Amino acid sequence: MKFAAVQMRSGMHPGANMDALEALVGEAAERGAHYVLTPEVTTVFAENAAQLREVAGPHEGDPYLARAAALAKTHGIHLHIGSQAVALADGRFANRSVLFGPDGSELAHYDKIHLFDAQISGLNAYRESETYAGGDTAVTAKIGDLTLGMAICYDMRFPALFNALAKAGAEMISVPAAFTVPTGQAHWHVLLRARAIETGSWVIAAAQGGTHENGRATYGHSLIIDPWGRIVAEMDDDAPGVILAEIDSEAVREARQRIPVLANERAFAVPE
Ligand SMILES: O=C(O)CNC(=O)[C@H](CS)NC(=O)CCC(=O)C(=O)O
Repeated sequence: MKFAAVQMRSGMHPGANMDALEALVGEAAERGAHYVLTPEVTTVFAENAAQLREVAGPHEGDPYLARAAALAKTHGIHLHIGSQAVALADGRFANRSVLFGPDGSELAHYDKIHLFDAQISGLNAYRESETYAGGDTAVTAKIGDLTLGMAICYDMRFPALFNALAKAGAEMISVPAAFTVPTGQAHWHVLLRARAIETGSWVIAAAQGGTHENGRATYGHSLIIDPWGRIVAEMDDDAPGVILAEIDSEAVREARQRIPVLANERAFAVPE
């Protein structure tokens, strides 16, 4: 099966982002994709919490998710919206990944567990937990015979989640992202390759890239990595576009047979 990641440069206005999404998903489908992953905050990359509140509503009845469902059906593909903010009852948002099947039905969703509260330099502080509530449940879903495990962006720094997904049967792990440029330059490839190697899983990472309408800059470099840690497809830089790769469970079996880390894992005591 052919899997695709689309790279986007989402702005603050959902209508324009959905138009860009439609064109990119159309291109991926034309090139034979059975599954398409989009980046974190595909539908709205907001300026701040106040602007987000104006455009992001609850999951139920959300018009952009409805448009994504229709797009999946039009092309007869699995369409995985890497993430979109959905309003929760307590006034916060979930940073939610939503998977649609080829008939337009919603198959699964995952709420980002690890929130990006980090000071990456003197001026550059992120407090995702001020606006978002973190999820508390790992999620897998079936894409044909393959099992997909879901992560979002900053989650990639937490190997325990990937280990748990692989042990729950995941053969491929989706990582939609809106990575910062300095942390992308320093960590993006090595973190994602490590997550593939240590779980013997495919990793598909769809990235936001470039300078966005909200003023943020993101790293781009969407990737598809095989279970041996080889990069099989990569976007050159930060421009919007599509990458594809043929993904199978045979490569997963082979990698896990050569290096059976999941089977060899042991429990151990730690000092108090
Ligand atoms: O807030 C939004 O609107 C969209 N969300 C994001 O951009 C998120 C949270 S700020 N970005 C990351 O998790 C980047 C992580 C990262 O760059 C790293 O781990 O180095």
